[in-house]
Amino acid sequence: MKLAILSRNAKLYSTQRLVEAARERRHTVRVLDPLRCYLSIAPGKFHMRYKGKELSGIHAVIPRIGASVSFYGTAVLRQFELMGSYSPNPSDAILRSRDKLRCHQMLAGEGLGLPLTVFGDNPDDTTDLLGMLGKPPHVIKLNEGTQGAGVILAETASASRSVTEAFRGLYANFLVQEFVSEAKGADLRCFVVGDQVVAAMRRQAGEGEFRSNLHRGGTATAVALDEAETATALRAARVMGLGVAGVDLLKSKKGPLVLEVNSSPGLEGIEGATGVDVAGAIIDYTVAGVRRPARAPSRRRSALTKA
Ligand SMILES: Nc1ncnc2c1ncn2[C@@H]1O[C@H](COP(=O)(O)OP(=O)(O)OP(=O)(O)O)[C@@H](O)[C@H]1O
Ligand SMILES: [Mg+2]
Ligand SMILES: [Mg+2]
Repeated sequence: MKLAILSRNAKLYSTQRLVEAARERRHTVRVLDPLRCYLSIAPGKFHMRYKGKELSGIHAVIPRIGASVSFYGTAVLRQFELMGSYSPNPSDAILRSRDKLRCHQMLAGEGLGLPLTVFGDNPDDTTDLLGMLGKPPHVIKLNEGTQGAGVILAETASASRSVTEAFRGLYANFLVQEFVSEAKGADLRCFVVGDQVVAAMRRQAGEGEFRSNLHRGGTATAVALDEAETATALRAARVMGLGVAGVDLLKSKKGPLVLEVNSSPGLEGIEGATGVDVAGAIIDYTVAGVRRPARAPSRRRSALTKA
């Protein structure tokens, strides 16, 4: 089968592992920088070129689109979909999950647990808005932050108010949440591929830190999820429409709470902590998706030759 990995950097661990896993399974694979893909759109005719050459006949695309190139990257992925390529994570699902507020609204709409979250625009409403959350500590986070950057713990009401005002002054989109103290600085990264959690790790924040992200010095250990955690992770990925997802959960008195659903979860931390061949699972799931016509996102998929 002819596969492409949409990634800005072929040297990244995740990209390299996907290439390796595809080649082990005897597929043809290439890495395409989404920013070097350019396209033309005409009624019923979709073309894409890469460094001067036409791209065609790619059965599946595995998107690894960084947050900084969400707009262009998903436009390129959408073009691939229109040209008949399958993607385990459709462009629309990626865009939905990038927006934490929208993600929370969709998950809560399906009854999934999440930290109580508030969102508002006018400074005149700040006091009442924060009052809806209850007593601090509060967590204030940028709507489209990643790797824990832009996630702030405000321990007092005045800190909470002043951070809210500062973000607003910067015209940033952000949301404010109750701080889930029972999580004790740990979260669960559940790696979902299709209808399975193929690997899971517990990330513990370093000393003096509440964010458990590995990029913020957190440490990871393999963990066996309980039934409720597994079911929550699978449902969260399904609600967002993602075949491949990193679902972050916090353990709480109320059961597992979803923090976010990542559409390009990194492979290095999870493969390192668990020893699971996550890249292989993603390739197998993608190839199965191409072969399952009923599940393909695009009707034009049949235009491609069967592999
Ligand atoms: N409401 C909360 N209560 C307790 N801890 C929280 C809360 N929100 C976030 N955290 C901690 O901060 C970390 C980063 O938050 P979050 O996952 O929302 O941000 P992110 O920047 O999108 O990270 P990622 O790199 O996983 O995409 C979480 O993994 C968790 O450890
Ligand atoms: Mg995130
Ligand atoms: Mg996170």
